[in-house]
Amino acid sequence: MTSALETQFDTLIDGILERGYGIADDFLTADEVQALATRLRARREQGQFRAAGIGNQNTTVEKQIRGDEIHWLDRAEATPEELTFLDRVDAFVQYVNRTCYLGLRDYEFHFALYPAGTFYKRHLDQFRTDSRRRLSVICYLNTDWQETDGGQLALYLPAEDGTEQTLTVAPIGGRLVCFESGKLEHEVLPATRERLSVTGWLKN
Ligand SMILES: O=C(O)CCC(=O)C(=O)O
Ligand SMILES: [Fe+2]
Repeated sequence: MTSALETQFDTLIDGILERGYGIADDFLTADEVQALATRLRARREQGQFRAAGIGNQNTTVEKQIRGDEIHWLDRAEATPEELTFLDRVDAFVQYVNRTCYLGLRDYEFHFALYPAGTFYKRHLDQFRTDSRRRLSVICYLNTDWQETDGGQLALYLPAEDGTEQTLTVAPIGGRLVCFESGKLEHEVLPATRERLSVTGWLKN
């Protein structure tokens, strides 16, 4: 029997195969969004966030390229709401491996907070020196997000005739976006309010 979760996983996988990206609008419930957003804020208040870097080791902080602050999740010290999220990711990884033979073996996730006005310029998530990132996964933790708040994820989709289409996706709480890390260039547009997410990579 197909569960609701598997239907959602199928939607994501079909989207990636057919269009290059998948979107699931209720990957998290409103309560789960609230709980994770509260955890994110608590960890930030405890001083656990760092300015995100660029490049392979994430060491170069370059605010003209990306202005978010991040905290890497660690199963060993995860809270129950973080574990619930990681377990769902785990189920997705297993489902992808059963259906798509991508051979995913590992994943890494971080909380991200973009202060108002910050952005992440157009980029690809795969590094030349590390091609183990296969799928990029972003799950938004914003309650009551309005179109006028900005902060969309812009996806640059190559068309068959060599042109490019830009699709913008609002960072609505509970929504999950997934795409192939080595293929799809994308960008985070500035928002007028704080923008929260949990972002990660499913890897070989
Ligand atoms: O938050 C988003 O919408 C995308 C984040 C992103 O591109 C990244 O962290 O590499
Ligand atoms: Fe990215």
